[in-house]
Amino acid sequence: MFQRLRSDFRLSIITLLGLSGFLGITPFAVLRFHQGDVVTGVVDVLILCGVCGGVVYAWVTGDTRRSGLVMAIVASFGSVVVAGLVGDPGLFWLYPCLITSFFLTPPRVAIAINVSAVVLMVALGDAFSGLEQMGSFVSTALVVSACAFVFASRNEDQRRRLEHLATIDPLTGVKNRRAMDEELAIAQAHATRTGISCALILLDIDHFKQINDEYGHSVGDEVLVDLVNVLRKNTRKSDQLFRYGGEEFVLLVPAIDGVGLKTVIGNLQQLLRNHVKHPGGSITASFGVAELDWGERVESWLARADDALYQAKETGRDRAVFAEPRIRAVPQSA
Ligand SMILES: Nc1nc2c(ncn2[C@@H]2O[C@H](COP(=O)(O)OP(=O)(O)OP(=O)(O)O)[C@@H](O)[C@H]2O)c(=O)[nH]1
Repeated sequence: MFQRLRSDFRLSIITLLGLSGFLGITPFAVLRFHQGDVVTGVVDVLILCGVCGGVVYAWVTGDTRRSGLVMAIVASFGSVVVAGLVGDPGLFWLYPCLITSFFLTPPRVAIAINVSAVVLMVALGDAFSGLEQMGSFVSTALVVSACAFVFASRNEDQRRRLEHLATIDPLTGVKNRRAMDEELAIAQAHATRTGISCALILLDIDHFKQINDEYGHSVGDEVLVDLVNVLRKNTRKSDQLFRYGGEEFVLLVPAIDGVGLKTVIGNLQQLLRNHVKHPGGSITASFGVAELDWGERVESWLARADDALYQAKETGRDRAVFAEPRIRAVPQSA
């Protein structure tokens, strides 16, 4: 549980806000019933149900976007209804909701929810003691929302940039090894769920050091960029390419069998020869290929592809070696 909270930022925010909402609202719900204000008490209980339901939904399904949206809508519009019922003490509740919308939903959605809540509050009118109070409320609520929007948008932008820096190889623009680890885990989980396997093609340029030594590092860089362009143009959209290390790349190919893999590799060898050039000629590469076995862990899958690549290098390069399957445990339902 703590591991999930640590690794999923949105889930931890939803849990924290859900808990704060529960602790903040429950005493008032009890108070309303105690005072005989059943209607407001029921509204408080409905808000509590929406907030707690959102947290439970996020934990069970992992869908933090939908649960965040539901929680933001329930909290904001619930506060408007409460303010309409209890008058100006209820106005204060909308401010934390205006802020938390930005934690629970993307900035544009949050601003739409906030503006709608403020408009609804004004349209109902019951919460205000006079025009001046209404004007003050609208101004302050919009200022709070605007500040939170700027802050959340900057945050979102920085998060995207950091994610890009952390997952994209700056030279070639393909995903790096870190991103690959995540994608392989997703592919493995998908294969386990559906019974549809996938394959890893580990590709390593032959004698790349020689290219660097003879023509310079920048020529080596150009070769890597050309290789990636050729691979990107000539593989399916569903295939994913990663830079595994210096001159080593991984192609993750979903739903393919041995015959398909042989065709793919034959095409790639041809493409490298014809389209990835350096002053001394064209490049060749060695390939280690491994189909994911049923129930196999990612580490073992990668290790088999790595061993196959090693054999391809050892037995002369410019060739593909297919990894032996492990002892298969056939899926019961497939
Ligand atoms: N230009 C360039 N070279 C790189 C980059 N990353 C790694 N290298 C070089 O890639 C070379 C890899 O050399 P080796 O591991 O000996 O492999 P190789 O020469 O291709 O030999 P085999 O793989 O056995 O065929 C080294 O010279 C690294 O410096 C890079 O981003 N740009």
